[in-house]
Amino acid sequence: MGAKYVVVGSGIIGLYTTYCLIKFAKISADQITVVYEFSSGDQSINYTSPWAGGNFSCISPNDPETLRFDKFTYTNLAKLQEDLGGPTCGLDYRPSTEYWDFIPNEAKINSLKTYLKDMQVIPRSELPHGTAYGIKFTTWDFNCPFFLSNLSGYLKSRGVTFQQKKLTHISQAYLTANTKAVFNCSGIGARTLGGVEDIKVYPTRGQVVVVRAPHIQENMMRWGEDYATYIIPRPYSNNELILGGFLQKDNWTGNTFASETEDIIKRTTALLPKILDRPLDILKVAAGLRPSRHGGVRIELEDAGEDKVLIHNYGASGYGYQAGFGMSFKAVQLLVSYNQNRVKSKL
Ligand SMILES: Cc1cc2nc3c(=O)[nH]c(=O)nc-3n(C[C@H](O)[C@H](O)[C@H](O)COP(=O)(O)OP(=O)(O)OC[C@H]3O[C@@H](n4cnc5c(N)ncnc54)[C@H](O)[C@@H]3O)c2cc1C
Repeated sequence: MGAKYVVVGSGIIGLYTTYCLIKFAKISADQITVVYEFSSGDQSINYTSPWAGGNFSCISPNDPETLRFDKFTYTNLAKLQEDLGGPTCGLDYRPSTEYWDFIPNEAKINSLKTYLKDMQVIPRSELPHGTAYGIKFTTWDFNCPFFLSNLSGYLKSRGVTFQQKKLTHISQAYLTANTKAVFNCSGIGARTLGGVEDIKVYPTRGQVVVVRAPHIQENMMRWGEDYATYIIPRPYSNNELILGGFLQKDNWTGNTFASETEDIIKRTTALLPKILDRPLDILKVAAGLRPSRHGGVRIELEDAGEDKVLIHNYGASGYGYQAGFGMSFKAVQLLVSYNQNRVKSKL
């Protein structure tokens, strides 16, 4: 079994990290083991990735590093899509419109202008009542559960080992004496996993309503000061449309609430009335915990002694799909630089 490189976590961050190890660091897939409590096909409130909408939007923070993670992800997803066999892997382009009740951060808009396909600022006269700014562009949409299944299937087909095992301490991830690097992609689990126990990690709970709506093939988002309303079509999903949502800090419940479902339907159908051109066909209501972190994501290398390293990559909050590829590229670069410096210091 290949355990020279161990990735803890089989959510989108663990899978992006594994892909980056193979693609960019040129690590042989048979030297990598992904260790996880939950993976594609499993459902738990402690496993966030299947519950995401998910798309690329303006939800992420505006600091320069996150802007770079977003840009890297947006511009590199086409290669990943190709490796997974094209759009039917559950990742495809769709049109998107985003509105704000306030003027959004200028650095963010300027950054988006450098790479988003078909980006247009909506003239003020065309903005819906109560909004102050709007853009249109072509975005990436993920059919999250299906995409996770296809990405993990691709990694397995390349020779990556997947091992189901709940860790109580990060030291257990050094599976053999030969394990050189562990990537900690444990999401919300980073708060309780022994040896990590990061108290800066907290949940931002969301609830979504999944409806069948073949007539809606576009995204629409509205950002308020204290709310977010969004509509996300899931590509190659038998016409699932995600209606959301909520951003509830420090709320740990996986329960769902009828009052929140009602509120989501009210807000999303006001934003895009044509949802109601067909009777509302509700398939499911679900809740998920975004793995947020005070101070932002943690992408950091720790020396674990005896030529071993621990590289953290977690805290992606509500933007793991849209920024996580860039985050994972950085995490893998930390390993590449560490190895290069070690070689130099031995010369
Ligand atoms: C309602 C909702 C909507 C969202 N919409 C979007 C969107 O549109 N776009 C977007 O980019 N993002 C979206 N997100 C955010 C996105 O889902 C997260 O950022 C992402 O899933 C985080 O991935 P992760 O791999 O860090 O965590 P997870 O998916 O939770 O994976 C963590 C992994 O670590 C493993 N693990 C943890 N602890 C242990 C342990 N002790 N032992 C072994 N294994 C362990 C788990 O089993 C799991 O495999 C949304 C989230 C929610 C809830």
